[in-house]
Amino acid sequence: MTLLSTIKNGIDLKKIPREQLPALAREIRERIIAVVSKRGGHLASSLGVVELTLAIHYVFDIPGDSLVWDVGHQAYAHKLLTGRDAHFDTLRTYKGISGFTKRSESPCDAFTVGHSSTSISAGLGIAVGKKLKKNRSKVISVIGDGSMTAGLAYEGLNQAGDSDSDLIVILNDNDMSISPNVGALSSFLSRTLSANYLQNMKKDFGSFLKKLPGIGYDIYQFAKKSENSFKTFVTPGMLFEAFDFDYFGPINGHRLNHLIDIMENIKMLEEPVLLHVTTTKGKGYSPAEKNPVYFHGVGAFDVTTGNGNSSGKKNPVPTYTEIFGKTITKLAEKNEHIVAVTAAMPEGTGLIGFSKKFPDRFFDVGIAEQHAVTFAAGMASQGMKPVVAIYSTFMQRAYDQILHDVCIDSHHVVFALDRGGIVGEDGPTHHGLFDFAFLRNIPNMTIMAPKDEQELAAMLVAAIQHNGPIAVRYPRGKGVGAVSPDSPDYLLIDNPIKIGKAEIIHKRSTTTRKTNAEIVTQKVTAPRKTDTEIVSQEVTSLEKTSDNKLFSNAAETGKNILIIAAGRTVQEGIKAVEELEKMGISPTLVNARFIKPLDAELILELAKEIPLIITVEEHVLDGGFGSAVLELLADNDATGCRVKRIGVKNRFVEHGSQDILRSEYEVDARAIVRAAKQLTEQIAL
Ligand SMILES: Cc1ncc(C[n+]2csc(CCOP(=O)(O)OP(=O)(O)O)c2C)c(N)n1
Ligand SMILES: CC(=O)[C@@H](O)[C@H](O)COP(=O)(O)O
Ligand SMILES: [Mg+2]
Repeated sequence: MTLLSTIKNGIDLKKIPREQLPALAREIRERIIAVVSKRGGHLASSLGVVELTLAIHYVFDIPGDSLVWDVGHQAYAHKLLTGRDAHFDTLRTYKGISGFTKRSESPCDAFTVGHSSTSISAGLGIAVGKKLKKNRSKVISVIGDGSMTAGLAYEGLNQAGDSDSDLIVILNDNDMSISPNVGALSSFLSRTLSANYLQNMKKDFGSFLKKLPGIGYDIYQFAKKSENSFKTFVTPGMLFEAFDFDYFGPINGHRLNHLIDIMENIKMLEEPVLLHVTTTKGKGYSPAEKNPVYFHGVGAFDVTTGNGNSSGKKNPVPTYTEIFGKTITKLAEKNEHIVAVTAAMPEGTGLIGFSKKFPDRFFDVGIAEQHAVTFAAGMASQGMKPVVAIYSTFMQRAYDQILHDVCIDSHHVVFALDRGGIVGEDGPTHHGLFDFAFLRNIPNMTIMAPKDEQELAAMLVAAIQHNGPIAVRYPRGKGVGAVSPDSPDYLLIDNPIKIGKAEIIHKRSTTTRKTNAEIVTQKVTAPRKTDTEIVSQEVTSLEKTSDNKLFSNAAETGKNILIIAAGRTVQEGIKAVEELEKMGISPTLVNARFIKPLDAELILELAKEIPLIITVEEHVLDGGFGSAVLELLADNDATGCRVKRIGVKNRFVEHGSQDILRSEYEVDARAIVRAAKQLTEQIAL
């Protein structure tokens, strides 16, 4: 029997003598490594906070006291200590344990998170809510040093420090974001105040003070006398004390006894407190300690070697991300105005190669998406061609900056929206399912979505040639094998994408027209809509005169379907075409290419000929690509059409594998086939 198996909650944990906690920490690490090596997940961050998590649950009474994790990707130990050990093997699987904290999963998850830097604001809100309800329980927000590079964190600190809220903020400082942390704050936080550094600082500071007329000498005397306050004065505490927090630290975040003792003391205070702990990302698993970047978000791996299961195999099909990175780097070789901006995700966005080749034209701004966009607009105003590579979901943060700082003046900024559509295991906080909607309503914006990785390269060429705001949205994961990044010509775009132009991928087989005299008798059985009785209906359609043309066309077009797909769903369309033709249905498949501006001319022309239309997108239906097509048809009085939209019905998509989710949320080829059958059966009635 393991110690962990005896723990269902904090009460069970508190029964364990302190001296056994290191053993429990070992068990927790083993459990996390075992499950993540199979399921994948955020290993390094979770391993780094095992002792911190134990100390928090040992000292505080969770869920009575509220614990808010920032991002929530480091909360695996928290989940194991709060009754989820038995199900932990389902981590990040469909209908299994989420990879982030989630209120609906446990009362111990005080806040649903996934996007960074929300924990202080949420924690403050919880603290104020408790206070107003005379609830004196504690609130603890745990935030990483990377998450402290987002402005939102300071908005929370600013209000918290000014309120007498009973909020404890624990800064988990491992000097790492996903990659090594960036920005002035990072160097400030991680500055090691060596003795001689302090000595010199004191000397310089002292001589500076003495020169100040009048007051300077007194401060010097004061500073000289209180050595401690001098140290505190120049340590990171200075930053947080400026926000009126009581600052404690930095202390070693792996020394359990020390952590517990200091938390017991802090628990007695009733004002904003910041505890600064330093930890090692990946602690306790040497491959992760050595390479915390790789083990930040990792796929399945071999525990003994740390090698990913797919490592070593030459991956013939590149990811969209790899094609983006290679293409933009190649384009930048020929165009010195191209600059690249990432918000703390150089690896995830594929910009490492660019950063090595063009270090002066590469900018990692930290977890600061809003700043990234306005910073890019500033560069664009000077004639640079910024490419802002931010995951679709994180770009949601910068909506106003896109509208206000880029689009009003129509600055030429290229938005590379990676992880567009269903991303899979990261779940509802990470799917990129809203970007068509939040972008297409902005004047001057152009939105493209490639059918495959080769077209992504072509679209990037068009985006750089374009003049004005333009977004290319592409999915997480591998391409379809349309191109190998090693093939020299994958960038020689023989058919450059023309802005606003779609592409017919598959034309319906032209059936011989029925002669006018021909009588077509169809026996149709269709379930009545109102009651379950099956009604068989004999339909006699007669081609008599041109005024029956529509009807006879209807009979003929009853078998013709127009499928207009956006982005990777074109691949679903290609699969559906094959299926439909076996069923005697004649589909025409269009690759929309543009969400905005739509290829109005082509769509309207085809809609006249084929009034049964299916739009397809990996996006919520409200306000997405299908909505844009409906608006186009309505605005052009194409009222004779029947349209079915394939997309995510307006709800959040849970976590799970991409394939399972695409099927469960009906954005796959089978959904297209179902819609086509419905349309052709309806028309036959
Ligand atoms: C708004 C937002 N942008 C980007 C991310 C992607 N992201 C997830 S964790 C992370 C780094 C967080 O670093 P830190 O807070 O130091 O946590 P650690 O992993 O070091 O424990 C980033 C950039 C995110 N979750 N939310
Ligand atoms: C926790 C977080 O937000 C990131 O680590 C994110 O999970 C990365 O996603 P990808 O794995 O798609 O790069
Ligand atoms: Mg960190």
